[in-house]
Amino acid sequence: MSAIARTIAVFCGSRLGNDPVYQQVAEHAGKVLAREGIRLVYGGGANGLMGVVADSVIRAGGDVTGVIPEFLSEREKMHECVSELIVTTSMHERKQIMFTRAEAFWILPGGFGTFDEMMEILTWRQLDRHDKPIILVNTDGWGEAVMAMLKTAVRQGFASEQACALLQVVPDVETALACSVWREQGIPVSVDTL
Ligand SMILES: Nc1ncnc2c1ncn2[C@@H]1O[C@H](COP(=O)(O)O)[C@@H](O)[C@H]1O
Repeated sequence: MSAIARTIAVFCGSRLGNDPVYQQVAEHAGKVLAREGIRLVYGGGANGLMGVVADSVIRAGGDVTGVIPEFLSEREKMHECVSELIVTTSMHERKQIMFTRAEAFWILPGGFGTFDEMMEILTWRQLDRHDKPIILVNTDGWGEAVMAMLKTAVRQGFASEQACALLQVVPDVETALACSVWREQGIPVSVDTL
């Protein structure tokens, strides 16, 4: 059986970026999640686009789980107003909790940390560790630049076309929602194999 995911992880920047369009997309993503009754799982910070998405969900009356390593609580300003805050001992624990809880992943613009999170979840899917949707909301060409890198790897014989297609690039949040279809009987995954 398949349905729209009930919990979605959003990966995005711990900075705001230099164009208001990034904040607008993050704000809209939060509103859509709250409107649809979908729980947000994210990195637990109050800064940057991460904070914008979380604030937007909270303002619209939705549920938010923040997952943040203790060592980042100052640097990324741990969010105090989320419905659930999980403080982990490491980045790896944070990623595993976010991975386990989420039924789909949305990627919004961000920096190197966002690239890391996106590539890890994509490569776990490439290795058949899960079959959850991974959706990049293309904003101001951010998604095209990512796709150019992945397609270069395909063109140079380092990755398959099929692996490249595991990342869905969509123009807006509404399309991301429509693509966030979760199969209840997906690949059973033990985090011990990640
Ligand atoms: N190496 C990393 N692995 C996982 N997550 C990371 C890593 N480095 C940073 N992060 C987190 O990603 C988000 C977004 O970071 P940006 O660099 O602003 O895109 C943030 O919570 C980092 O802690």
